[in-house]
Amino acid sequence: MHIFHKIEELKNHFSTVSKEETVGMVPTMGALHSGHISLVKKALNENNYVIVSIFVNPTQFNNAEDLEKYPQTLQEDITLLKEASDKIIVFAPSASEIYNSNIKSDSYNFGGLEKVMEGEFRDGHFDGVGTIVEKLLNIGKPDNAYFGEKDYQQLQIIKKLVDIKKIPVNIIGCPIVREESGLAMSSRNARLSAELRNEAAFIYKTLKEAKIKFGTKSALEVSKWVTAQFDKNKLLDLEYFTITNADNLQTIKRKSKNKKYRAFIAVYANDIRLIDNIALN
Ligand SMILES: Nc1ncnc2c1ncn2[C@@H]1O[C@H](COP(=O)(O)OP(=O)(O)OP(=O)(O)O)[C@@H](O)[C@H]1O
Ligand SMILES: CC(C)(CO)[C@@H](O)C(=O)[O-]
Ligand code: BAL
Repeated sequence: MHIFHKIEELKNHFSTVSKEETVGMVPTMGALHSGHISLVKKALNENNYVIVSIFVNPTQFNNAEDLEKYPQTLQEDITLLKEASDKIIVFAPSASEIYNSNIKSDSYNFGGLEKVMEGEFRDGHFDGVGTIVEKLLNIGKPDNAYFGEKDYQQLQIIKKLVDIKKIPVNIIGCPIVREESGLAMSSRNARLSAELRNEAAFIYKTLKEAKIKFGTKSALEVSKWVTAQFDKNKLLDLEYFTITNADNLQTIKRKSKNKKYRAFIAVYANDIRLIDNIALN
C-alpha cells in the first residue's frame, strides 16, 4: 500500500499511468467504517487504481467544537483499507499542504442547492465542501469519484460543481450503509454513548414510517407527525425534517404525479449531529 502526504508524491506516482487505465477516488474525512469501505470496494471493482483521501477539511466546519472533536484515527483507517486491498493509494495531506497558510473557502453558486437543509443550518459548509472537493479532484485527476447518498445533498452539489467547473470526472453515488438497527453509519457515531447509539435507531425508524404515511398524507401532515414524534423523544432533538423534490432539493408544498420525492432529517443527540434521508417513492 502507498501512503502519500504530499501532493507532489501523489502526482509523481501517477505520472506513468497509461490512458487506458482508470483511476477511482474516494474522498473521506477518515474514521473509516463499513459505509466508506462500500465506496472503496465499488471503486476497486471499477478502476485500475483507487485513491482514498483522508483529510478533515477545516473549511467545511461551521462549528469549532465539532471540528475539534471530529474523530481522527489514521492508523486504524490504514489497517482497514489494507484489509480491503493492498492496492489502495492513501492520500493523507496536512492542512498546510492543501491550503498553504490561507485556510479559506472559495464561494460557489450551486443554483440554490446550497441554501437549504445542511446549507441553511451549517453556514458556509458547502463553500468548504466545494473548495476541498475541487482541490482533491484537481490533484488526483480521477476518472471516477465516489460519494455516499448518506450525504445526498452533498452528492447533488458535487455533481453541480464538476458541471460548473468542467472537471472531467464521473461522480458516482453509492447507497447508504446502515447498522443492523437501521442507524446510518457515520464517523460521528463513534462519539455516541451506548444509550444514544441505541436511541439513534429512532431516526431511520421514523423516516421509514414517514415514507409509509406519505403514501396517503400531505407533506405538511407528514412533517407535523415527525415533529410530534421527536417532541416526545427525550434524548434526540430534531433540527429539521423536510420533504423535497428529489432533483432540486427544494421543499415541496404539494405532491404531483410522476415526480420523485425525498425526505431529509438532521437530529442532535447531545452535541452530536446526525443526518439521514430516504427516497419516498
Ligand atoms: N453510511 C454510509 N453509507 C454510504 N456512504 C457513506 C456512509 N457514511 C459516509 N459515507 C460517505 O463516505 C464519504 C466520506 O464521508 P465522511 O468521511 O464525512 O464520513 P461520514 O461517516 O459521513 O462522517 P460524518 O457524517 O460523521 O462526517 C462521503 O461521500 C459520505 O457520503
Ligand atoms: C466529501 C468530503 C470528503 C469533503 O471533505 C466530506 O464532505 C465527506 O467526507 O463527506
Ligand atoms: N459527511 C459530511 C461531512 C461533514 O459533516 O462535514
